[in-house]
Amino acid sequence: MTSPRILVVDDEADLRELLEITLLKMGLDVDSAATLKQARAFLAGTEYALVLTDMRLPDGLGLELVREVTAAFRCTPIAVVTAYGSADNAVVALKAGAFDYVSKPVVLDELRILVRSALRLSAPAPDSACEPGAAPSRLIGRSDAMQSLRAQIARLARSMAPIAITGESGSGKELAAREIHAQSSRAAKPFIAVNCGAIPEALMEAEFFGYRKGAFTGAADERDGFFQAANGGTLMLDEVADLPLAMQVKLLRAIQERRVRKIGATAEEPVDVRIISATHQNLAHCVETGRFRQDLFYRLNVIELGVPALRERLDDLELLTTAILERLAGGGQRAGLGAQVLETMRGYGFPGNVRELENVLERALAFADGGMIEVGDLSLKGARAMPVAGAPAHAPAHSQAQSAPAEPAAPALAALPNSLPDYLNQVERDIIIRALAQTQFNRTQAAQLLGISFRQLRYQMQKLDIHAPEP
Ligand SMILES: Nc1ncnc2c1ncn2[C@@H]1O[C@H](COP(=O)(O)OP(=O)(O)OP(=O)(O)O)[C@@H](O)[C@H]1O
Repeated sequence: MTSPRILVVDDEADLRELLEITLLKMGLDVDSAATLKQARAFLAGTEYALVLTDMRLPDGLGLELVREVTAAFRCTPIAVVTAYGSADNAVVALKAGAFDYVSKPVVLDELRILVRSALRLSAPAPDSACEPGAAPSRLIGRSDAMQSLRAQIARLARSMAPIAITGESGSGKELAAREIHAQSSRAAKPFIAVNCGAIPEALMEAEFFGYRKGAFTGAADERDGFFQAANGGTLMLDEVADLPLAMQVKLLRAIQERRVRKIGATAEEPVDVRIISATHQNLAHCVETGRFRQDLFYRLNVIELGVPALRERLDDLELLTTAILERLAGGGQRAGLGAQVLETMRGYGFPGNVRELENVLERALAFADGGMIEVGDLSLKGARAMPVAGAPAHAPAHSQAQSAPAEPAAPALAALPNSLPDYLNQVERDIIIRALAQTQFNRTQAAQLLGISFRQLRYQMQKLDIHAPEP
């Protein structure tokens, strides 16, 4: 069996030799080139498992080679060797399609990690993972938007470049990140997702970088942080815009240096982690307003991946609905859909995207009679019936209070409710009580009046703590 062959491109004889010896010791075959011209000649005649190139060469930039290899030899990963401290070069190379980079002076352990990772990528996969879209995906949908997303994911899975995923809440950002990890050479290692907005600021450093025993009161044992836990794998920084500025500085350092120091430790430890960040906020705007560091933004945003909102891919609604109902049936008989259900859902904006669709269907299933979901079971009315802020139909608060005493006054534009869920519950509660009062607490008639099923009304009454008056 022949060993994988690596092409090393560097004009510095010493460094070239060091790289060659390291690779040969790893049991690999090596060709060496000192110029772009020589490298092109080698590439024309041989298939390589990895190309490793310096950025500055006598007859041009390593970046040119990155572009050429990425375009012409899709299955050959190419990595660059960047000068010490030139983080910008690394980002430019990653953007151009480089799989990864090592900084000078080359730390051999880091080089070995990079090479092993590249070899896993170039090993022939049964389904030819080099071809975009070839790998099976957990992202459901056949719309153009979804097909394009899957193709991008297949391509991005083949690199170490940090990815910033944008998209509305519930649209599938985390699922996309998991998919990138699952299709990458890191799939066998952990995928760790961290909600940056959910960690108290005082605990952040300990959570991200870990701590040594006795580092602070309560540190009874040594503990790893997210970086160590994700070593060899992928760390997803969800809601990254919520990171406090002080933590942004530390994170930037960890990402740039690929090293972290536990609280209480004297030495740093190397970490091999691919970073994927996600936010539903506009990060560029956060930079403009000073809430997010420009340098970290630049570092995280090497490649942007946009996940479309559900309303932008309504063609996928039926497939998604079927898959969700299948899952909810847990192997049993999947619930059916009434005639107008899909049409009604298509007309709804789904501001909460696929997560909201999951919730809507789960709730509808609880109300559905005989395993058949009807329009009345969907509970989409809240969104349809809610007055749009600023709409001309708004009556002044005082006249509304007079004409409909049971209904809470719509908050004036300046006075938004402190809690939207509480406010909506109150609106819903009052409307149900009015319907019940109008029908002398006949729940069947009240449900008809409100265009919902009997079971749905019963459920809402339980949830909102509405009881029939004592006889
Ligand atoms: N294309 C899809 N196919 C199947 N399920 C999906 C798809 N997109 C999203 N989902 C499901 O929708 C739910 C929400 O997805 P996910 O958590 O990835 O969204 P998110 O954008 O990360 O949300 P948030 O912004 O709130 O963190 C999950 O249960 C996920 O499995």
